[in-house]
Amino acid sequence: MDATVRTATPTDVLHRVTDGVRRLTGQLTGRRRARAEIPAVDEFPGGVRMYSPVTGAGSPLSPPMRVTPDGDGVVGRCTLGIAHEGPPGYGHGGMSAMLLDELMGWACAAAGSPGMTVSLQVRYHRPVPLETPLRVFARVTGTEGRKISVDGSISTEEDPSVAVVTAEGVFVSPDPDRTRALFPDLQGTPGGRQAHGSR
Ligand SMILES: CCCCC/C=C\C/C=C\C/C=C\C/C=C\CCCC(=O)SCCNC(=O)CCNC(=O)[C@H](O)C(C)(C)COP(=O)(O)OP(=O)(O)OC[C@H]1O[C@@H](n2cnc3c(N)ncnc32)[C@H](O)[C@@H]1OP(=O)(O)O
Repeated sequence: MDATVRTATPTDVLHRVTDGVRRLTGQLTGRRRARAEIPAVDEFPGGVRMYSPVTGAGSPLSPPMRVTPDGDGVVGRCTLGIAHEGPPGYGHGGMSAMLLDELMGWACAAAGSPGMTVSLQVRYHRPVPLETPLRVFARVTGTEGRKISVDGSISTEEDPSVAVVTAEGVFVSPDPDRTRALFPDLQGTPGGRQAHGSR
């Protein structure tokens, strides 16, 4: 991704490389995952998401953000590159929202209430620098029935006390019927998928 958005190589080289990439992706043969199929390597929800655009080590789109528990919340560490640029040299606001949305979802799962975002309010206090290690933080601040309130922030690793972006979100845990309808590949609840590769 970085090489693609950074290069100033001539057009004929771009065409040659494109042909090479098409040849390579043509080798990704065999069975292809269906739309709602949870990858066998995943732990859903709240664990490994191999092809997530935010945390997935297997996704070329992801920074990727690495998540660890931290006190009463979760911390995500990542570095954005120029593929994630908004204003020149700074992160795209949508990327910041995506990092926060994802980590705030992880905070819900870590607190035992996996949920989906129903509302996300983001405040951009300072631009997010690219190519700079970032520290994202999220924690559940309250629950009310199936509704979970979550706070989040982004700062640099160098200056963790200065939040450059903050967010407040509301997440909702779908009821069991809705969960089964939304995620037909989930086998048994609670506890998510019972065994990898059991399909
Ligand atoms: C092992 C167990 C497995 C369980 C799995 C369960 C969940 C897993 C879910 C996610 C985890 C997975 C991966 C995480 C991945 C990424 C993290 C990033 C997060 C996202 O990227 S996620 C995508 C974007 N997200 C959506 O795609 C949601 C679209 N949405 C819906 O699909 C429905 O919305 C749904 C099903 C969520 C709820 O539907 P529903 O019918 O069950 O709920 P209902 O409407 O009854 O609302 C209940 C209470 O929430 C209040 N409420 C509703 N909306 C509100 C709002 N905007 N602001 C404030 N409060 C609100 C109501 O007022 C009421 O509150 P009250 O009860 O007090 O009246």
